[in-house]
Amino acid sequence: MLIRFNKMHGLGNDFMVLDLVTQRLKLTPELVQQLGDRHFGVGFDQLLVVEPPTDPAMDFRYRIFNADGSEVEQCGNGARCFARFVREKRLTGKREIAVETAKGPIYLYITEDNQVRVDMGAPRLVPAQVPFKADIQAPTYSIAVGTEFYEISAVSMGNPHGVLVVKDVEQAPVHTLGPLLEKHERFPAKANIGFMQVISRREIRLRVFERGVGETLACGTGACAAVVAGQLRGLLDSQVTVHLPGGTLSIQWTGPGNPVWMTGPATTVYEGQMHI
Ligand SMILES: N[C@@H](CCC[C@H](N)C(=O)O)C(=O)O
Repeated sequence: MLIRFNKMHGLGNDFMVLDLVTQRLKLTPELVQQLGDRHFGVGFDQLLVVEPPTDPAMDFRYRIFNADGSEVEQCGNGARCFARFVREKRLTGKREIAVETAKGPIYLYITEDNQVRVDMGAPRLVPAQVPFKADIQAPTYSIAVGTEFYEISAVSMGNPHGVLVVKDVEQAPVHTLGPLLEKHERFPAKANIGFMQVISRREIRLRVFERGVGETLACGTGACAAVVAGQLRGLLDSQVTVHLPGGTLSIQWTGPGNPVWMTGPATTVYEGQMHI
């Protein structure tokens, strides 16, 4: 079967994007892994799938698979690429797009300068909703890894995040501590782990070890989670510039119960077709 796809990225977090509105394909974890292989497949951090909505009030359904084949709830950089993709493919002419995800609706807006602004919904902070094992909700939790203890914030942006504050993000133990915290028993669904350096109340640097992928050049939900965690700790204002290895996102959050807004670019690299 010949399948059309786009290769896209949001600040270097790269995606294969599939239109399953006008095409049909049965996805299995094995097929996703095969497509995601950077040597034998297309290669990506995540596979994004555009489907018809199940709720008539929504424009599309958005599904996300990590390169390891696991289906996940949310992807922020992917959401911006999703908006660009459905317009480029003429699946919609709208500049405001309502999208159904596994953890509720998100709303995408194409700005005048062709960036995408996304209402990512309100963060979930109750430990059981992250999910994170703790008796009561707190801005940080002490978590043990071997004989060391770390102060971590636990935030769900639809998907689970742990956020640590570090002095220097360049020197942060992303590749050693990241995988240990990703699979820590206190994160029963595993988690994406962010290492945040606070530069000022309005600017941070961030690296993220993503669940099911490893370190990526940028993580949109990770940027949202870091700004939420930084505000809960009293370190950040509501409008924050987030510098990631692949570029910069603008994140806004006005506090508990309110949605997190993310603004940034989305880029198409090429269009392709392959026999599957
Ligand atoms: N790159 C993403 C997050 C993708 C999903 C994540 N790895 C997970 O397992 O939750 C983003 O930009 O948000």
